[in-house]
Amino acid sequence: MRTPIIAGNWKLNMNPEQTAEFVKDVKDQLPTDGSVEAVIGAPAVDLPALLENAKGSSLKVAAENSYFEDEGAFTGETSPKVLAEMGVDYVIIGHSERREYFHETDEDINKKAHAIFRNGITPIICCGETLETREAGKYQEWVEGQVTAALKGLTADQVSSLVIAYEPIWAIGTGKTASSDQAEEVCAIVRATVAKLYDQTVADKVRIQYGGSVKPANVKELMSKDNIDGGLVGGASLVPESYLQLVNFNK
Ligand SMILES: O=C[C@H](O)COP(=O)(O)O
Repeated sequence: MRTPIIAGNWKLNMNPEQTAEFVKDVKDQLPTDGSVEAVIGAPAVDLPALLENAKGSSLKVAAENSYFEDEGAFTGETSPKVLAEMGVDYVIIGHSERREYFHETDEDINKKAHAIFRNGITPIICCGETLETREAGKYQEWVEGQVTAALKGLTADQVSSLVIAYEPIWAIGTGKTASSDQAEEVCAIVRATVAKLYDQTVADKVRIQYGGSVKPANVKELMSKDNIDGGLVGGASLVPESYLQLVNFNK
């Protein structure tokens, strides 16, 4: 009942020309039967090229970040209102790179989630623990805490429609994938947290992605797990062939 969602996260890679080329390469080979939702998250400067070239295809577009105010004196920020006007479908928030390098707090992420919904877009909210937290055996409560903070004040309908990405930081860009059992264990904790905060109906609707060295070789195994509804993919989403294999994992 939950439509799988595979989202690329290009991070600070690709320019508008490369973006246009990429979309031209993949647009006719994306799933069209509604069995998988294919998304690309791109830097803000690439979004016009992504949106323009994705027209007429099933590709959905994500921004990699947005601010929690719609407008005003906030030099360098990206307005969720303008993203909505442009036709962006999703905004990735709370990525571990934003938390670590740009000092984003749980409170910022929660404010961003509210701002994104206020503008009619859907957030993809990231969570995940460091290696240190995992080795200390504290990852369950860590992730539960991040999810609880990010969802504060959101309605049941909003939470039913959003996406949560579990990305263990030790598996990002390291080639070290969490085993499918490790990924499933934490995705199940995320779902149980939503059930505790809302109810089982909401928890059954929320889509949960795993992210961290997802690639064509491991996507099927990960996607076979009960609580994993998709992937948030960095490196392997930058090459058209591998992106296509990921979004067509069920073929
Ligand atoms: O958002 C995507 C993640 O940070 C994973 O990146 P990766 O697939 O390169 O490990």
